[in-house]
Amino acid sequence: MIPYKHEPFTDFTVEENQQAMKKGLETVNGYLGQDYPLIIGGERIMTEDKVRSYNPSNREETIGNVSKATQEHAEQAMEIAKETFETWRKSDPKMRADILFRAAAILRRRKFEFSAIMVKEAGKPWNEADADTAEAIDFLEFYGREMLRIKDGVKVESRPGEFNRYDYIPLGVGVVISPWNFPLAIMAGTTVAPLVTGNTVLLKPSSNTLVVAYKFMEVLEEAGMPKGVVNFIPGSSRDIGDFIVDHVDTRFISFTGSRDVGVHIYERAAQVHEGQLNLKRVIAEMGGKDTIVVDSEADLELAAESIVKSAFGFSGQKCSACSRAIILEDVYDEVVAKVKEKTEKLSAGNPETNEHFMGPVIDDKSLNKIKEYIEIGKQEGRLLVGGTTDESVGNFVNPTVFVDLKHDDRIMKEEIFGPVVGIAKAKDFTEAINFANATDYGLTGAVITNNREHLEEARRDFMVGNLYFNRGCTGAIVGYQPFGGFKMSGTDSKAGGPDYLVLHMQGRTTSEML
Ligand SMILES: NC(=O)c1ccc[n+]([C@@H]2O[C@H](COP(=O)([O-])OP(=O)(O)OC[C@H]3O[C@@H](n4cnc5c(N)ncnc54)[C@H](O)[C@@H]3O)[C@@H](O)[C@H]2O)c1
Ligand SMILES: N[C@@H](CCC=O)C(=O)O
Repeated sequence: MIPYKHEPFTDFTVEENQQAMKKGLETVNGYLGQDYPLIIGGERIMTEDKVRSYNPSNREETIGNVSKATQEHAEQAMEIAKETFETWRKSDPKMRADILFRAAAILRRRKFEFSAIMVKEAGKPWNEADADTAEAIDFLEFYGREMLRIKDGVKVESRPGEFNRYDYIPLGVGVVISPWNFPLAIMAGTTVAPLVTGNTVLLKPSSNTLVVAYKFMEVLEEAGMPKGVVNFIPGSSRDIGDFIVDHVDTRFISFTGSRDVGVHIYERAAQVHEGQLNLKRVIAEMGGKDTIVVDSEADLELAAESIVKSAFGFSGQKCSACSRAIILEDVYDEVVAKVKEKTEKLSAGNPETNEHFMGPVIDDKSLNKIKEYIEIGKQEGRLLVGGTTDESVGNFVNPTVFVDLKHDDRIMKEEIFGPVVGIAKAKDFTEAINFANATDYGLTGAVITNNREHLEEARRDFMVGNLYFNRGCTGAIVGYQPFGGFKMSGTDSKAGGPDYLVLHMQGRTTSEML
């Protein structure tokens, strides 16, 4: 077993890689508009009622029409998942890990196709789509190795005459609910973690990005996943969301998405229903309002670059995005000027041609929410750059910067989830850290400083799950920078970390008298 190393990103300045991506786009264009079924117990079920997955860069373009699960389908999936669990839980963890390694190899061979799906279905620029595919491969490779690491449990002591073992055993049937913004990586990571630990899964991806999820299901099947281990039940959260969360046989829920939905699920999962045998476990990774702090003693060019790249990568549609910057007052004007200059060079447009830094935002609901916050920003601060949209064909919002804000203004506190960043000043470093902490979230953050004491003060006091020094605040790498956050950013599950698989298992002690 070769040691884990993260999947390298693709260099699209290389002609060969550009051609490979264009070929990937041609492949995807070849199957646009197809109908897709549910997958329950390995059986394909085509429903009359379907969700149209469309291209946010061009609303008229249909990526696929995907079947919608009803509560009856969800019940059927639960029954099959329960039955399958009884054999899957006893399967060889090495075999389960091999499925992940094989899936990683298949994904690696088809990485340009999968990235191309996300260019079309999620509006991801080539580099962002490639990073998403690389992260999915990383989750497969890393969790496969993690399962091999913990398959024999952990050593405990034994007294004379006894032999004690401490093992991890699977939980049961899990509901995996995934977001659209990392439509392959997070969907795949949250699905294969329960799979490799011996659980079975009901997978309900976001309705915005269903085709890439379906294609991933085919990869798992090709890699040898038995029927019924993962059941693909796309559908309206109104129709089946509460149903699968409330179900008495749902042993755990792995949710990634917004704060409001996460809290809703967390509250509902706490309810014990008639006939329920377990307290449901909830793994919830939720929203962010992430801050970059710029110290007086800092590389101001690096600071501006870090703010701009973290704020506008994938149009700011990352839970880790820099949506607020707190800058010490003695360098404030200089950093703001640099941010303005860099932002003005960015363009938003159709990501297919790889000519634009940013693509669209995901849908009309998101577009309208961002526009509302732009109007709020104009009331609370000064519009430095952007604030405009192009809605003629797709959902394009130009990169937008507001300055001269107070740290507790609405656009400095509430998740906008778009290409909008707010900037405020602080009189000293400690005040800047206090302002950085003054949100309901605790996901990512960054500090740009050359002052060692200030770095250590931040490491101690800046309360976020992923804290970066002298770089941007997005782009955690699986196995290198376990990802997850505090406060209303969720249960700090640390995806891609050494504790993650055990969240999908329970410890069991066996003790034998010799
Ligand atoms: N912390 C993280 O690791 C992380 C990662 C990615 C995204 N996010 C967050 O996710 C949000 C963006 O993603 P989104 O728009 O898909 O979030 P969302 O909460 O709208 O949807 C997430 C998932 O929940 C489903 N859902 C919605 N209502 C439901 C209900 N009542 N019951 C069951 N399922 C329901 C959706 O269909 C989707 O599959 C942002 O807030 C972002 O910060 C967090
Ligand atoms: N793990 C990703 C963010 C996921 C949330 O959207 C990052 O580190 O940028």
